Amino acid sequence: MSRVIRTAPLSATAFAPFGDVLEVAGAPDKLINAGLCGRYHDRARLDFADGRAGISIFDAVPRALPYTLDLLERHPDGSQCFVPMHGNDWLVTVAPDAGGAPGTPLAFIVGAGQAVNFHRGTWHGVLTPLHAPGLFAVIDRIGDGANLQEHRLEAPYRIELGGAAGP
Ligand SMILES: NC(=O)N[C@@H](O)C(=O)O
Ligand code: NI
Repeated sequence: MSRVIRTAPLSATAFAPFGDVLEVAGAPDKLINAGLCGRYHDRARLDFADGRAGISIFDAVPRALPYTLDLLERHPDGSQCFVPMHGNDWLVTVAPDAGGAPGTPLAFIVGAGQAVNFHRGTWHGVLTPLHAPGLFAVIDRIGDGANLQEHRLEAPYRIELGGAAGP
């Protein structure tokens, strides 16, 4: 019997130990373009050791809930940012580090208008769209080495759709 984790709506507060949530929240830091555009300035921590930032496109196969989470990974040398090129909900899973392996994961539903940036070294599940197209712009490290540590879970988790946002 798999251990069950229920998703929560993504919030910057809940995600803060793992990374940044990119979204329009509150007043813009600056109005630009003759006041016709709000700039939400410098909202993610990019971090690339011995390398540079690159932008790639991921075309990922959509998955479905309930989802079996059996692999987590992390990038010791860089942050990784996923910006959807669609307006669909998608699943993001993260976990704290527990002595060099993932601890108990958390699962979030990323909503339209949100993007996520995993901090360097954050345990996460692989990119998990829930609808087609699974298209994302990805800003992460271009450099030498694999920059990838994978951890196959001995006992997978079953990720189920949780409740809506709280009151
Ligand atoms: N390996 C790779 O480029 N993708 C993963 O890092 C991922 O987070 O999906
Ligand atoms: Ni990754």
